[in-house]
Amino acid sequence: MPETVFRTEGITKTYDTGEVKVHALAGVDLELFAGELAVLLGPSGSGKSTLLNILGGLDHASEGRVWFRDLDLTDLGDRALTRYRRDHVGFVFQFYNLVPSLSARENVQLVTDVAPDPMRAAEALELVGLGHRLDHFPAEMSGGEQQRVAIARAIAKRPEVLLCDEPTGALDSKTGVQVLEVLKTINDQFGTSTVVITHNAMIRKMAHRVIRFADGKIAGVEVNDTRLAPHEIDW
Ligand SMILES: Nc1ncnc2c1ncn2[C@@H]1O[C@H](COP(=O)(O)OP(=O)(O)OP(=O)(O)O)[C@@H](O)[C@H]1O
Repeated sequence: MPETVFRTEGITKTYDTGEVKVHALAGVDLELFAGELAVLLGPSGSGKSTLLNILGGLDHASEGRVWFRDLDLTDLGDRALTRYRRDHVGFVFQFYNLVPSLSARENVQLVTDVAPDPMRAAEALELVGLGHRLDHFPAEMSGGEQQRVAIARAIAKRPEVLLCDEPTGALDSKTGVQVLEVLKTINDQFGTSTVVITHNAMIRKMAHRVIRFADGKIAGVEVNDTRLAPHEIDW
């Protein structure tokens, strides 16, 4: 049996905006396994980002419980959640959130300077195919290159889990493939448990498992017996 990395039990999330209550998550029971690459697929507003933010310790569920391995995240306070994120979680977002005034290497060093057992910034950038761009600034790089710097920054601390929210959402298909290839390489090489949120149904083909979301609930889970590498996917 594979080890469980995340487990959720009956989590809900309700946003109370005053006039209306939005039920972003309506009871989610989910297990994610060590070393797997899971794709979270579903229409806009179905609750994918809300779930990812709760798994990553950026937010709390309204009800239900969430574990990262043996650590119960449910009632952790801000300091403990910050420590959890720092020690275990790498995030990749749709927009790369790089510091414009810092080079690629310096952006990655922001993380490696405070992590307990980081790789060198240059090593992380080589892993994402940017060993030749160490001293370039974000404005001198394409969207796909900037996203790869963001991935280097996320993995340089050797996190156990990598949570990616629409990592190719702002990219054309060619650069999107390069970014997905990098995520696959990291998952293969380091066994980093990886969750990728997407609207793009084709991306499901690279996953070990596909979790379909609809209306704040899991609508189905599929296991891919045969996976495709991103460059083999017909976009
Ligand atoms: N901070 C918030 N305040 C109020 N409502 C919110 C907030 N964040 C999310 N929502 C609502 O919760 C629901 C789920 O949003 P969520 O971002 O999780 O969906 P999603 O599946 O990730 O969508 P997308 O693919 O468009 O990012 C939506 O109806 C959204 O409008």
